[in-house]
Amino acid sequence: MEPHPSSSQIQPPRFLEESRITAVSPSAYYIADFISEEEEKLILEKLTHRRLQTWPSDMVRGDTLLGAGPLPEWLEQLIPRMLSMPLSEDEPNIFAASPHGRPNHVLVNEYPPGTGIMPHKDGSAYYPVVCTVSLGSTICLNLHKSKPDGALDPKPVWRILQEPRSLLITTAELYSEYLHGIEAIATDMDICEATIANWTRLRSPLSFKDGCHTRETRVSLTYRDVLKVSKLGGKLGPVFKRS
Ligand SMILES: O=C(O)CCC(=O)C(=O)O
Ligand SMILES: [Fe+2]
Repeated sequence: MEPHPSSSQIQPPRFLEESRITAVSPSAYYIADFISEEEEKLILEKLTHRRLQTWPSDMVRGDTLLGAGPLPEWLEQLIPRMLSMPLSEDEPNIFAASPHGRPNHVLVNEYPPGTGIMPHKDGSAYYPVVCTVSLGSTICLNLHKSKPDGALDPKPVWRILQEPRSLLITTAELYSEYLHGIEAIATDMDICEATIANWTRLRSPLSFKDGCHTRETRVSLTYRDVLKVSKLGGKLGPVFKRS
């Protein structure tokens, strides 16, 4: 057996429930080997170090997708896999109840060591299911609660470690009630069973046995369903922004 599954050996869980992060409520799922090393390499080759990209296009007025143009094949190919995992007997997949029945938008973010993203909520433009595929490096995602006065509680409620090639799915109140962020640091510290919510679902918990992880550049693909799609546009190519 190879240390990592090849593309033909990638097998998403039969039911998503098997991948639930039980320490996090209400609902988050973590699949360590969602894509193969081969697929990871191919996708990274398609991305030429633009920090932020949106596919198939940017949004207008902050919440509307211009035409539901097709996604490029290298992003599209992962969608059937995301939709192949029934949540339960009566819920065929995580996007079954979303307006378009599938993600229609992918945000690509690049995080060189030392960079992160401030704690935030994703807002009302999307259906509240977020599928994040991580490439290139492990990184720690922090989930925060707002304090009663609305201020951010800087101490995260949960920390989720995202290994390369993993899929993290967050849903429901995790989307609406909590903030998520990534610290702008080069080394994630204090990584252990007691502090990492998805510890038992990690591919390689042993690789973090000294409690720290020095980051390399991590790229994330965030798949979501944008609720509003305008009929205009659609023929536009991807829009690139400098961040
Ligand atoms: O890269 C990630 O895992 C998070 C990205 C994110 O939260 C966002 O773009 O809204
Ligand atoms: Fe976000």
